[in-house]
Amino acid sequence: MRDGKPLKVAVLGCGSVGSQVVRLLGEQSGDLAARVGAPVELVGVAVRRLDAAREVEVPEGLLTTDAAGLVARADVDLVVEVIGGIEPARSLILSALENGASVVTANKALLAEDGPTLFEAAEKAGRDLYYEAAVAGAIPILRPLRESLAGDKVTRVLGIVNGTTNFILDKMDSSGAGFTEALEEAQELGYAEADPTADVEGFDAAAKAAILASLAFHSRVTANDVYREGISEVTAADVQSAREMGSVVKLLAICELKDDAVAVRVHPAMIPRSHPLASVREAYNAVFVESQAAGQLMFYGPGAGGSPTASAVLGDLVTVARNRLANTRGAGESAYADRAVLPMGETLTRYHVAIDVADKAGVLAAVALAFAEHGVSIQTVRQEGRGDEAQLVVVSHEATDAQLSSTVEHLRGMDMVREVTSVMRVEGDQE
Ligand SMILES: NC(=O)c1ccc[n+]([C@@H]2O[C@H](COP(=O)([O-])OP(=O)(O)OC[C@H]3O[C@@H](n4cnc5c(N)ncnc54)[C@H](O)[C@@H]3O)[C@@H](O)[C@H]2O)c1
Ligand SMILES: N[C@@H](CCO)C(=O)O
Ligand code: NA
Repeated sequence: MRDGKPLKVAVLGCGSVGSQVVRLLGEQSGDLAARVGAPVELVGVAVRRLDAAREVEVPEGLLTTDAAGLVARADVDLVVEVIGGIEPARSLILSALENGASVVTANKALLAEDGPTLFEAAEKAGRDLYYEAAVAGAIPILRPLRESLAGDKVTRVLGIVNGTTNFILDKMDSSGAGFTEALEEAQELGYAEADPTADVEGFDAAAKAAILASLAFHSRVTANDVYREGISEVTAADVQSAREMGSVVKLLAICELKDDAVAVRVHPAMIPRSHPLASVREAYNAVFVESQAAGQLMFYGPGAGGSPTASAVLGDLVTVARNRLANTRGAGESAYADRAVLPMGETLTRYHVAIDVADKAGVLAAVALAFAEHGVSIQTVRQEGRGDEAQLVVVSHEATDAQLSSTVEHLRGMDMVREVTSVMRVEGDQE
């Protein structure tokens, strides 16, 4: 013990998450001290502007615009980084570690782009770097992967890890709204940012997928290794087509172990309504983990929002603070397996393809032949309508993504095919 000496905390950024971290540090100070074994004292909050409106009242004299000066203070034991983005967040975290502080961050963008630099700095400094809030907000998922499942072999992680896009797709499913209309509603409710690109185009989910895959498979996976498609091209017709199959469209993050390699991808996919992930509504997140000994596990809860995310930050803060008091640190990066990353073209998946065809004799055979020529076997074919309205809906068996996408190109070039109206991957047990 430190004879009741407080552990000193600096918080960088006082936005949605930072303000809630500051609030909880104040409101829970008695319980936090008891759980940690020493008082946890907030000694500084770095902000961009001193006079900005804030969701929390910061105690007199703690606000500063000098984040670099705050992390370099010799008396700071713990630094919480909730600024976001690459710089100055990276330099501030590196400086905090070099100056002897342990770090808690919620910054998935930085971890997915340059995690190894941070892990190596933490290792060199002999300090902790914890980041539970970076993936699926309040849901405990990183610690279960890093600690609870450390004795098992994780083979697959399948998740809905972006609240904004789940809200949009859920709206499109429940009300028949188009993408633009659903996005506007998400923005009005404050789920989507004014610039929703990172959410809608799948960058946020891809960063989280990289972090999940690194922990699950003990190998370095960065955002660049993740195949990514967002939801801006998902149409009301895709969602309707999924409904007709008893499925729902979700933006999935899929991390798989294939022999010794890993495959990591983020894209919209149709999943059966009976799949546990299909019932994840609104802005909620869920992560489904499959491992050799444990079998299937599911983690569910609020994946975003200031207060839920602050819960995960505070959980890390307590652990890191306890480690400081005990003069120890938690497990560092585990990347010993050093696995190759499989290109998307070699990844096995299934496609749902809706084709607008001329209702002529031989169409079905010609379409079936196109699939066969690319080595893709068909699971089901459905014809809807007649004459000018005729649509063929084909669901394939598993094939490589390269085989499936060349089948679609082939279909697009056929005389009998007027238009390929919907192409979407299919996940879940439908075979
Ligand atoms: N909001 C969520 O639901 C959520 C969930 C999980 C993770 N996160 C992550 O948490 C982090 C923070 O997110 P947020 O939603 O609170 O963002 P935010 O934009 O609300 O807050 C960030 C704050 O940092 C401040 N800031 C920017 N540069 C600064 C600097 N140089 N010095 C001091 N302050 C500076 C900004 O003024 C802003 O107030 C991000 O990494 C984000 O990805 C957020
Ligand atoms: N923008 C993210 C916040 C949580 O990381 C989401 O919608 O899930
Ligand atoms: Na989490």
